[in-house]
Parts: sequence; C-alpha cells; structure tokens
Amino acid sequence: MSIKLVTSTILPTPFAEFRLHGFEAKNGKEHVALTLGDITTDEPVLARVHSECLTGDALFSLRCDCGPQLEAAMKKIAEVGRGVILYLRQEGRGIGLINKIRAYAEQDKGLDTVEANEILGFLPDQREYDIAAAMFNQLGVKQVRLLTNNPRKLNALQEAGVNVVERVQHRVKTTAHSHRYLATKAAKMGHME
Ligand SMILES: Nc1nc2c(ncn2[C@@H]2O[C@H](COP(=O)(O)OP(=O)(O)OP(=O)(O)O)[C@@H](O)[C@H]2O)c(=O)[nH]1
Ligand SMILES: [Zn+2]
Repeated sequence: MSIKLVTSTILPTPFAEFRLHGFEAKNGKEHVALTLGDITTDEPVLARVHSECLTGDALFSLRCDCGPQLEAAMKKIAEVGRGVILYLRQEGRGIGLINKIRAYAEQDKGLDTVEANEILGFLPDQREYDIAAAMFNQLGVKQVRLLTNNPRKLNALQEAGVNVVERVQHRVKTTAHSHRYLATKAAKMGHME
C-alpha cells in the first residue's frame, strides 16, 4: 500500500522530546510515527509497531494492556535515547472503533475476544502491516529490535520486508479486568511471554 510522509514536528513528552511524523495513506487513513535520535544509521533501532486503541491509549481502559504498552515503549526508547514507534490507525485489530465496542458488548455477555470478533463476522485479527514496512523505509530505518509479544505481527512485518533482527519482550502488568483477555491472546493467538 502506498503511504507518504507529509510533515514532521517536535513532540515534547514527559519521557523525551520526540519527533512526530505525519503520514497519509492512499486510502485516506492518517498514521503517525514518533522517533528519537538518529534512526538512519546501520545500528538496529528499538522499535514498537503499535495498533490504535482509543479506549486503552486515551481513555485509561483496563480491559487491555495497550495504554501501558505504549507508555512503556516510549519510556524504553527514551532510556536508550534512540528508537521509533509506528502508531497505526488499525483500531480494534482492524475492525474499527464501533465494531470493537460491539465486540466488547459480546464479551460482556461471556464470549472471549476471539469469539466476539467471529460472531460479528470478522477474523480474530484483520490487521495488515505493509504500511509499517513503507513507513520504516521512509524514515530511513534499516534494521529493528521489535518490542512485541505477538508472533503474527513479527511474521507479518518480516514478510512485508521489515528487517527484524531481534524480538524484545514487551510485557506489562495484568489487571483483574485484562486477565481473561491476555489469557485468551496467549491461548488462541499465540502471544509469547
Ligand atoms: N476486536 C478487538 N480488538 C481489540 C480488543 N482488545 C484490544 N483490541 C485491539 O487490539 C489491538 C492491540 O492488539 P494486541 O494483540 O493487544 O497487541 P499487539 O500490539 O498485537 O501485540 P503486542 O505487540 O504484543 O502488544 C488494538 O488495535 C486494540 O484496539 C478486543 O477485545 N477486540
Ligand atoms: Zn487496547
């Protein structure tokens, strides 16, 4: 999929002063990347490919681990002084915000996160990672150390042409609310320790 880097600016945060890059995809979707330091050298770059989760990233939801994972990625990158976060607008594993709320309503009735997607007619995970490869390329990133526990994401990124030289574990604390969700991801979606 074609995507282009449109504009960049400074983004001061509590963790570091990042650069914020705005991308526009051909389908009209807008994505962003945060970068810190010189990520264009040959040394592998600590990287996180984060999928949008409005409820977790912005509304402090305890149903998932997305918000703490995003914060942890920003902190880890700030600590080493160099890295990149791609923030992909693939809300709800690609089904969109309203459908994710529908899926949560199904989970309120007892289904797990995979069954809820399926009963609504979706695959458990509809995300695509081709744009991530294109974004890394445009940012000049050559090799990455990827912060993830998700084997599907790892494979999809490699298939899309991203040179992942290392998988870096990216676990955050489980809460009483996210416990079942995380257990289902481990059991049914192969998420790693
Ligand atoms: N459809 C659906 N999407 C969800 C649900 N809970 C979280 N999400 C979405 O799942 C995505 C995050 O996916 P995860 O599998 O948690 O994490 P990941 O980024 O793939 O894996 P890691 O790299 O290990 O964190 C975000 O787009 C969330 O909006 C849910 O119950 N149903
Ligand atoms: Zn989430």
